[in-house]
Amino acid sequence: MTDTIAFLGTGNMNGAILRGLLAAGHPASSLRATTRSGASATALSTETGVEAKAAGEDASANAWAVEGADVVVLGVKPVGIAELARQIAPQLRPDTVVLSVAAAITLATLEAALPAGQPVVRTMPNTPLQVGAGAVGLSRGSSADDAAVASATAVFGASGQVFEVPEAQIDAVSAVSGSGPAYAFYLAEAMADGGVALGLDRELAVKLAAATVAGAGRMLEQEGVDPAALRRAVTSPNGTTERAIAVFDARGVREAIAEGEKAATDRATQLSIELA
Ligand SMILES: NC(=O)C1=CN([C@@H]2O[C@H](COP(=O)(O)OP(=O)(O)OC[C@H]3O[C@@H](n4cnc5c(N)ncnc54)[C@H](OP(=O)(O)O)[C@@H]3O)[C@@H](O)[C@H]2O)C=CC1
Ligand SMILES: O=C(O)[C@@H]1CCC=N1
Repeated sequence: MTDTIAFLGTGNMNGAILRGLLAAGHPASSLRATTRSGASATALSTETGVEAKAAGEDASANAWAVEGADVVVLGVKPVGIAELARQIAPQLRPDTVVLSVAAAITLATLEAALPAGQPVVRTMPNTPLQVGAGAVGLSRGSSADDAAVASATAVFGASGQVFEVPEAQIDAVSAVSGSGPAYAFYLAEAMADGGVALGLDRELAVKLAAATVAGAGRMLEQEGVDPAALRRAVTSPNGTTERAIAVFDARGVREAIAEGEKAATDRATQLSIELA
């Protein structure tokens, strides 16, 4: 039977999950969504056909969405997650699986805000779910059994790959794949800027860079593929690519990316403490 799924806080991330489910054939009638503003709720509903209510205009909107839901996905900003969890706690069935997509909000914080024994799954999805190409890490709470994890996985499974990880690794998942689409877009921006500096029109440079990052992404989709092997296949000995990569290596691009990922996890640690 199709699960009824409530999305609370349906912006960039929850919106991407919802669109991924719809694209995979999940019926709109078994989804519900909330936002803060009426404008966001109307736009979402008009675009997707999913019923949506605005918590900023109707104080019972989140309770309405949760009523009878099999799965609830908390998708507001991290600072609002615990308060939202406390708000909806009275409406949850004991077997409703509560997912959080928030960075830095721990299972302990989620479980403390919800009724004892509620199945909780902390997840770190990414926005490519909306085009069926997501990557998701998840960690189960103390009351989440295999069936609860299967329900959580089903929210993402049709639109991306799902990996269960120990909670201690979820900030690293966030730094690699949660934030990762932004790194890929940053690369595309930088490639386009470089093309403009070499004399290309901006419009052409952006199209070339975007098509190239997208095409390379599709080549990476094959099971077991090695990014380094794909890179080597483009890099002719003593050719042009080799010169470019040598500059990247000399400028420490690889190290900068690793340092950026470390900074992302450090921020998650800091936020976890602030919002515990
Ligand atoms: N963006 C990303 O790529 C990723 C984000 N995340 C996590 O997802 C969460 C949301 O981030 P993101 O989607 O980017 O943020 P957005 O600001 O795009 O979305 C937040 C949504 O929450 C709504 N909202 C705010 N308060 C309430 C409320 N009380 N009740 C119901 N809805 C409410 C907002 O409504 P309105 O539109 O009306 O303001 C908005 O739709 C964060 O916790 C973040 O850590 C995780 C992985 C990746
Ligand atoms: O930037 C953020 O905090 C969120 C979490 C991962 C991606 N976006």
